[in-house]
Amino acid sequence: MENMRARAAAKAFLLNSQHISPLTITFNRFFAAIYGAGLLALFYYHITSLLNSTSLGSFYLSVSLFISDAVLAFMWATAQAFRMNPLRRREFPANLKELLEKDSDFPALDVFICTADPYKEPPMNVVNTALSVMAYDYPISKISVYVSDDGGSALTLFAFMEAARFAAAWLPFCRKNDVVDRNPDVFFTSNYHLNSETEEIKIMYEKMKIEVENICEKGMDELLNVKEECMAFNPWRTKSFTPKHHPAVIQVLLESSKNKDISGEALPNLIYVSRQKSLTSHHHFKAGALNTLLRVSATMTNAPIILTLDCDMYSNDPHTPARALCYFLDSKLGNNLGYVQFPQRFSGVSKNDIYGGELKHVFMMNPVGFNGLLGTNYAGTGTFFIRRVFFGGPSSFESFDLSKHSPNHVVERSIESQEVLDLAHLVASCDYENNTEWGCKLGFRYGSLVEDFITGYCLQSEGWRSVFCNPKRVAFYGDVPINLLDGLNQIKRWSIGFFEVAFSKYNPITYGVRSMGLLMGLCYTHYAFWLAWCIPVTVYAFLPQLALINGIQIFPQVWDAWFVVYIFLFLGAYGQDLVEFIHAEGTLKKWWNDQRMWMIRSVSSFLFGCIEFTLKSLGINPNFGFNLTSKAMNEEESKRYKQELFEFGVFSPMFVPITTAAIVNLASFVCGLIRIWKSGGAWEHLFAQMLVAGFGVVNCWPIYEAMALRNDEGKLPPKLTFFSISLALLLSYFASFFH
Ligand SMILES: O=c1ccn([C@@H]2O[C@H](COP(=O)(O)OP(=O)(O)O[C@H]3O[C@H](CO)[C@@H](O)[C@H](O)[C@H]3O)[C@@H](O)[C@H]2O)c(=O)[nH]1
Ligand SMILES: [Mn+2]
Repeated sequence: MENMRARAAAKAFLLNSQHISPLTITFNRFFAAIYGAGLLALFYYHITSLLNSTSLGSFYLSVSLFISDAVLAFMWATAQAFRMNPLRRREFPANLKELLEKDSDFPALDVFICTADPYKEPPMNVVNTALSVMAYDYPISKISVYVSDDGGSALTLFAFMEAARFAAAWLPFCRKNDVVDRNPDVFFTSNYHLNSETEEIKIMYEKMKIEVENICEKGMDELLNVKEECMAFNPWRTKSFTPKHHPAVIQVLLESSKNKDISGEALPNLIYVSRQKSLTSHHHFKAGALNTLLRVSATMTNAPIILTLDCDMYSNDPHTPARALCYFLDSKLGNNLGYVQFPQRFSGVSKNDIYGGELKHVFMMNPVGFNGLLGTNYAGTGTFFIRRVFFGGPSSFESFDLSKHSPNHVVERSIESQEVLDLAHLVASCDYENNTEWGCKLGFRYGSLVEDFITGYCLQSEGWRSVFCNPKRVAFYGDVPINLLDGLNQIKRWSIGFFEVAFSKYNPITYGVRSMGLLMGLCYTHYAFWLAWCIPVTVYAFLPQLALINGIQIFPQVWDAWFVVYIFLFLGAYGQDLVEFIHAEGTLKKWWNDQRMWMIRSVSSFLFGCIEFTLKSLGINPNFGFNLTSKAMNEEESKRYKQELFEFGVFSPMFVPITTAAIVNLASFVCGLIRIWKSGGAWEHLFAQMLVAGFGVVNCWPIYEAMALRNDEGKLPPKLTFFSISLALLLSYFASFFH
């Protein structure tokens, strides 16, 4: 690749460009200065009220408000790092043609697809993801797709055996007809041109789909019966084989040099890998799976470029690898460019995205901020890596155990030869990593539930740079959780993972700032302390309201100058966020839902994340794990999701703070009205609290609906409503002691 870079430099091919908006940057910095001054004023106010508190009750109140605002200010300050230097990039894949003239000029590409459970991640979806990348517009014999099956399921293997056969027809079909949607499922549900050829291939696809889904429904025993003569399933025939305890299973399903498609052209390599599992060793979840793939692929193809994908993230644009090459082959970005990150975008999001599943801040807005610094974080999927990044910093190569895995090693043997397969099995075994640097200096990093976050962070600390690539045509689409609890659990897992990094030796405030500079350090700090948001949001969800119920004034009254400071800080933060959100292809309604979900997550995901993290640190309940997000669809649930109804349905502790807050806010708003009415219209001193409670009530509308107005399966279980009402009563009873 280095010689390609030199050639690109010599001929001055324009492969990409950078765009900054001086106006935005100036505004952001200016606004940050004013807002910062507002915060200073607020803390002056807090300190004076602390010093002037007359009773223990008012002291506690002031301390709580002070701490909450301090956390909000901290999160605000760290978030400013994203606003100092936003940068957008564009790439020009058309110019690659002049640089890469022959197929052999293209670097090889190894694609890693992870799946972990055939029931939560239906094999047919995984197959569609794989087909969408196998059909990339790229020299086919340069592509190898490795599927990691942590579910150790013969059902997934079976689905891929079928997919390998279907690929022989699908790939030439896409090429010949210049199909853009190369995920077959998406293609056949789109408005495609109907003719005899499309009819024929659709029948093939449907046949495969029915067969795979049938077998998945009937289960493993049926599969082993039906495929009695098939050797590939032999490992599953031993009694001791379970998803959590089994030998490594590696099957080459397609070998490029041997298998041809129906038009006689080569097919990509397709390899199924289920690493060895044992009940006694730690597997490090997805990071462990990816490291296995790094090694297995090194024994087979050892491509210099690697694409990591989650099983639900299909490719939506066959030219995506070319876009990544526009950066990797750029001599200016040079040898330090470690990875190119595409945004996670989602298909099947409800019209106004009720659960804020698009996570625009995480996947669209913040990466632009990172982009103007040293590059964006690694988001786990939709990422093209240079293989070399997994073996030490740009100028500190970690030489290691087997020279056969070195990123420079050239594989000469057939991937199906016994020698290669033996080595592949060896490196996929449980014990292989014992006493090695895998997971700390080599490969994807261990030690956090968000392996993507810690890996990208460590790579950047070592000196690798990255690029955020966000083309007009969306490059990858994934699934969003369509169920509230799934969504909350996912964010809880992430926030715990981030916090693990905050409490490790890699704390971004110390280690991060030292190795990458202040702004990069602050960006990573912002994520690392994500769950700190539970403090201010929980306080603001209950405290002003409980005070209001008891007639205690806690904010300045309307005509007070300090009230203006409060209003400025509130509207300033919300207004700026709204503008940025809309700018990131958002709408007003989506933004509204997004801010609501931020509050909901704070009192559930982050709060429980905090509790679980503490319990774990104390040694109680130490084994929280990677709770897989379900991608399987329940028809009734999907219907309600499309109608944008909040899905409760079950009694989960996660829902308790949300519903209790909803009740307290409504009750306090009503109490406030009564108080004002009783006092003959004296509203000024309680106005700010009425505003907070009113804002809470408006935000909680879907919760009241789920409590009282709905009758479907997704409504709030009455038990939960009663529980929350009792809790709310208890809270206001305790609050009355502070009077
Ligand atoms: O033990 C495991 C657990 C998970 N996975 C795979 O990891 C991926 C992500 O899992 P998912 O349940 O979809 O988690 P999400 O929260 O949706 O994923 C986000 O967050 C993860 C970190 O928590 C990142 O790895 C992902 O790339 C990112 O999309 C899926 O393909 C799984 O099959 C494994 O391979 N082995
Ligand atoms: Mn996912």
